Amino acid sequence: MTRTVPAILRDLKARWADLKDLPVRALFDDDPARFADFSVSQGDLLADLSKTALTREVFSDLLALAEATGVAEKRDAMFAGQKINTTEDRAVLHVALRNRSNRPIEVDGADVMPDVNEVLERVCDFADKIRAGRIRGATGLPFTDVVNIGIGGSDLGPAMAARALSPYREGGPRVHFVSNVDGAHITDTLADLTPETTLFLIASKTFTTLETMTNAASARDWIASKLTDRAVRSHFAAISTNISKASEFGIAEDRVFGFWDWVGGRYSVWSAIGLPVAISVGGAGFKAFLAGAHEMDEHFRTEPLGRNLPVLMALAGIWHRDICGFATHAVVPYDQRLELFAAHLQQLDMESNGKRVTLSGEPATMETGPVVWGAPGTNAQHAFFQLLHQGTEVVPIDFLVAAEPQENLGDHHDKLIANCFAQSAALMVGRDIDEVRAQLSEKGMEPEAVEALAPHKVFPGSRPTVTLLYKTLDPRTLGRLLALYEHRVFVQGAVWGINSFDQWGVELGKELAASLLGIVRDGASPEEHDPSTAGLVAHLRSLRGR
Ligand SMILES: O=P(O)(O)OC[C@H]1O[C@H](O)[C@H](O)[C@@H](O)[C@@H]1O
Repeated sequence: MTRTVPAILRDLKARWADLKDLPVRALFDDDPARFADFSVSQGDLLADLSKTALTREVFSDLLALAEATGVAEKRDAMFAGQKINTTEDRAVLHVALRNRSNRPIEVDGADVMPDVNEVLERVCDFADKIRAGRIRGATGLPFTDVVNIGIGGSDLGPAMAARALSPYREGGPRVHFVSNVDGAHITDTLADLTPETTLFLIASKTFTTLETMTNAASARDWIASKLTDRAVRSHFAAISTNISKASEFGIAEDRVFGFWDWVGGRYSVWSAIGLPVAISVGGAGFKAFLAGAHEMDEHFRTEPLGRNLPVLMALAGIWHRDICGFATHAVVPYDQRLELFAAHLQQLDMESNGKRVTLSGEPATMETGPVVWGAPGTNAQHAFFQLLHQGTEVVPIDFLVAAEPQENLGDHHDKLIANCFAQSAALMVGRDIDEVRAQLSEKGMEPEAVEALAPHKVFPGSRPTVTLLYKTLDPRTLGRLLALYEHRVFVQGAVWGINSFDQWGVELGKELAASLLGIVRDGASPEEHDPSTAGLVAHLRSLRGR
């Protein structure tokens, strides 16, 4: 008899009750093949899930949960172009953007691939011409700097990827990212740039976003005032689904790169939104990034759930969130060039799965998306790892590390890897009080002093981590890693029965900001707002003397 979802969850909770006081280290004693059996691979990319409390029985229940919640069917519906984003009546097809096998994918009966391929070729052609100095600024100089103006999905994905792939720039222009409406962002970015050699990309799916439109207008003024009004056409390109708005802004038609409503903002780096990445690493490098993602798509689409990397990582996450009750999830790449990876995943995961109702509008019965956060190692070790080792909150962590560095610099990379492996080992193994006592006594400490200090030096251990280890961080591997996390988010949303592809939660603040602008900038009365907000407005006015 197949179990219902509540029955499977009950069984999983019973398993956790048995496992939670058992050291994870002990699971290896019972099962010598644990490392091999609890690691999953896709090519050279290996995920080690053995340093968690997951057992074979737990995995089998989690797979039953995936089956009972229709994960495979929901995945197939996404790949088939069905309108699974029901609250916006849209298909979800970022996988089409990197469908390098060109398998037809239909939306409303029409294959999207010809349009996808056409825009991709234009993007790569434009990028390569900028790199080669064949497209130049108004005064005839080649572009040395490209400034992407966008926010959210129109910023984080390309900023993360351009930074990650910086060794592949090979003489291409520098790329900069301006997102915040805080005037400090564009001011500081432009301070070091020369108008004659600067190209702006205005990236906005809607071409209406307050921050982006405000920064775009300031950038246009900068070019117009330092060069001429006519120069604007040569120094701007746009990426948007709203082609007419981009033209209204004054961007030449052949400089507007489109995409489609079936690309969610946080999934859009694979579309023309990836143009700054293509300019940075070249068209071929950008296509390698897409090809890597496509490899992961094919793995996700065709591997059985029990050997499917995104599925197993997602299920480990469900175990930690819904069964063990761990509220946050940290991502710690041992790679300085992945310094924006956690920030990108934070948007990807929290905007996708930060939902409180299911697809049918009923309150969710399981906890949904965790708080996602992180920063690169080894820096993070000297910042927040104290809490990870000894705090009262257990935080599951993903570590990412490459076997080979991009540069040949002494033993830097060996030290980096050693630290990464040391942290996951320490988090799992811990150090118990007897070991601490023995260590302190050996140093000649008095018994009383040993007893006073020992509790502070205990590491509880059994803190769950997943390590992703791969050959090197090249465009293909970055594509695979990012697609892996996208599908991990998808599978979790599918288990929770929520819509991972809308973001209504960002609307209320936007509406209130529009109304408050009238109060802050134009002096309208704040009385329609709550008393606390009205109080802040009053104090603001007294500070500004107006
Ligand atoms: O690309 P845009 O239309 O300018 O949108 C930029 C961002 O803003 C919105 O508020 C959404 O929360 C994000 O998902 C989106 O990526």
